[in-house]
Amino acid sequence: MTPAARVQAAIDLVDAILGAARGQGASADTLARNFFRERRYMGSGDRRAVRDLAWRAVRRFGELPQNGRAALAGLAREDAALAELFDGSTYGPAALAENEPVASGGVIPAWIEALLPPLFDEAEKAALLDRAPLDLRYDPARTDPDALRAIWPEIEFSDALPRAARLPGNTPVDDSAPWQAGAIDVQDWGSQAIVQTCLGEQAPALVIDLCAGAGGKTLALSALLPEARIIASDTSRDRLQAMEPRRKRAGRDRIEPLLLDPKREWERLAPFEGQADLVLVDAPCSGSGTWRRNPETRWRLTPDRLARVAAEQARLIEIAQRLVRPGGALVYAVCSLLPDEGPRQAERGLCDREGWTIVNPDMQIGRLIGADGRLCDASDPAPAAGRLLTPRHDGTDGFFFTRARRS
Ligand SMILES: C[S@@+](CC[C@H](N)C(=O)[O-])C[C@H]1O[C@@H](n2cnc3c(N)ncnc32)[C@H](O)[C@@H]1O
Repeated sequence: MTPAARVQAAIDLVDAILGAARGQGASADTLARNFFRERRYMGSGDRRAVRDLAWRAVRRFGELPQNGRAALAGLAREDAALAELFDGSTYGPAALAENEPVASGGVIPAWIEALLPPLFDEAEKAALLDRAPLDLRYDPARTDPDALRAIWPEIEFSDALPRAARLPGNTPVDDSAPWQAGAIDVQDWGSQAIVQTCLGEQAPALVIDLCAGAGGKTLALSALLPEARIIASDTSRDRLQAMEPRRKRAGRDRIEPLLLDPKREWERLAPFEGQADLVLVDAPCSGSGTWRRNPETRWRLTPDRLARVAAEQARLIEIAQRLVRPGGALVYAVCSLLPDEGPRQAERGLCDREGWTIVNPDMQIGRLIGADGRLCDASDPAPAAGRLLTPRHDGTDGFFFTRARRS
């Protein structure tokens, strides 16, 4: 393909991503897979170039561009070499016209930017759309840093998290021996910090991972607490089924999947009322902390959806509270940076609720914030609502999490 033809292909791919964002259709990753499957004539270099260009456009503009061409034209305004490829050649895009629509503005939709906590300066905002590295969690019973370094000399290890390793984004790991042996799993360091927060002074015997999904945190919990019985519940049959091969590969047979009926979760959870030593609520959320991986999701969020998801989070905290035994703990987490989903949920559900106390374990990662999203320091009279991780400060996806104890 000519460089100009690659630009036209990127325009077509961005058009597909925009269409899906407007209609709540398939994810950008799925669309890209289908797009390239239907264009077998593209070589691997072409595919990489087209994907990179399309993703550059998706990352660059916070407000939904009018169409793919407007998005790429917006990039071309800032990149003279790209502008030259709008040359009207056979498979390339038509020359840019003076009055055609061109995407502009910042990287974050204005209405979401207004909701970000006060600590978000320009550098923090820009980092939300950076490219993410490939984070791994390794199982020390099956491998160690030296063995991993022998395969990937560029691998880094975290000082704050005991089993966390990092490779450059897009490093293929699926065919590697540690992967085949179940010795590594892909997991953002932020998710690993949440799992670390689940560990209290005593090892819990009964753990309920209320929103277990495909089991990312369930498996990490099970690796740290091999003796614990872990109930992995979720309302999505597909996600729970996706956990099965991962659970088998890691050899975790103390995990019990439990499919819940949406809005009638209690029917299946009632037998555990007041029994759990630990309940993890890794709640459904806006995903505003994961734009590095799914930048198009910021075009899908609306004030209505945000309000609905926040109401669901509050409801899930209440369900979780009924499951925790006296003296047990609840960990609440969201991959969101918005106070309505994080610290305000913690304040309403856990700080202001009799019989519950927030206890934020010391960690070398993240920052403690109050209910209003402001950073807390030692002189603060009010207790912190929880811990915030950000791509800029912590090199992780954005997360809020907190741990509360039931008296
Ligand atoms: C952030 S994801 C969980 C990710 C998962 N814990 C992990 O580490 O991979 C949120 C999950 O909540 C589930 N969910 C949504 N509503 C729920 C409900 N009412 N009860 C239980 N799970 C629910 C979704 O299906 C989704 O899998």
